Amino acid sequence: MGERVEIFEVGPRDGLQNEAREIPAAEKIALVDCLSRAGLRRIECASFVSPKWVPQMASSGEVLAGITRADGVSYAALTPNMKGFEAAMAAGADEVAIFGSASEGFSRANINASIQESLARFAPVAEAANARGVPVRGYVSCVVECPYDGAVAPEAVARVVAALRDMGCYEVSLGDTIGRGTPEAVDAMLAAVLSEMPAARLAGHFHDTSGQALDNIEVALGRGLRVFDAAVGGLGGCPYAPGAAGNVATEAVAARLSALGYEHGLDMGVLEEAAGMARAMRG
Ligand SMILES: CC(C)(COP(=O)([O-])OP(=O)([O-])OC[C@H]1O[C@@H](n2cnc3c(N)ncnc32)[C@H](O)[C@@H]1OP(=O)([O-])[O-])[C@@H](O)C(=O)NCCC(=O)NCCSC(=O)C[C@@](C)(O)CC(=O)[O-]
Repeated sequence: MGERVEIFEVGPRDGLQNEAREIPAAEKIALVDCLSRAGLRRIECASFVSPKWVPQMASSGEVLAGITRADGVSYAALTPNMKGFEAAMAAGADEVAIFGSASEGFSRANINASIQESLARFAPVAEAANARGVPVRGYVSCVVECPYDGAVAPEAVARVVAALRDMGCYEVSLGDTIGRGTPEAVDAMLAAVLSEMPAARLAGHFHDTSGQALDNIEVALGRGLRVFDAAVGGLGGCPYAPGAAGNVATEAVAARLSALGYEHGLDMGVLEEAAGMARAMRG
């Protein structure tokens, strides 16, 4: 048996948040249920952000209420502030995520705060989650390049990772938000980040704008990372990251992991069914 690598499914959140068509909650619920059947163990399916900023995620509470919860699956939600955290708890999210940026330009465009201000907003969220025993995941966006500021220094990424670690994040996901990272740049970024957090607590989050996401995953595997975010059907794009294409497709990551001799534990037939649903949901 090969070594285990986990795919963290972000399709119902990162994948759908940017779709122009208002997707009915029932369609999202059916997709999440199919992903649960495919064997995914963590599925991000909600985002308690301002509905004025991201209208597509306004149905997050309805989605969490409507899914069929599979044993052992964690249904995750983004929570940028205490208002989002309280809403996520009321809706029954199993874990929450705070999401920062390594670049000032994206931080301002995405959450209307400087990096420092955003960390100050996240601190009470992490504290409240830790006090309630709710796992908190951290995201760092723009780990190699920012659509507003250009190239991002590896040390800037490492600083935000350290701050999220100190708040008690059990894992930090490193986002190549606009999918422009080359394997060389990703490797240099990881070298800096690994001085702050061990590979076992890091995840790779690659968008596939330049068709290099799978190569970047291989680089990260070489650095010891064993968790990768992906979106079924290659859904996605961030509303505040112009030019960003979809997340790397879950089924493509699973196929590459198998080819490399890793175990992912997913049912490829059911995953293909979910990918078909995801493609049909696209505008
Ligand atoms: C963070 C804020 C809220 C700050 O937005 P703000 O305007 O600075 O905040 P505010 O506190 O002044 O509130 C403004 C309004 O939003 C409301 N509000 C405030 N908070 C909430 C909340 N939690 N839920 C619902 N409503 C909320 C609040 O009540 C108020 O309503 P009004 O009085 O105008 O009617 C805003 O900028 C926002 O919602 N941004 C959305 C960011 C987002 O969702 N981006 C996409 C996800 S991140 C991503 O995709 C990247 C990632 C994670 O995948 C990794 C990668 O690929 O890099």
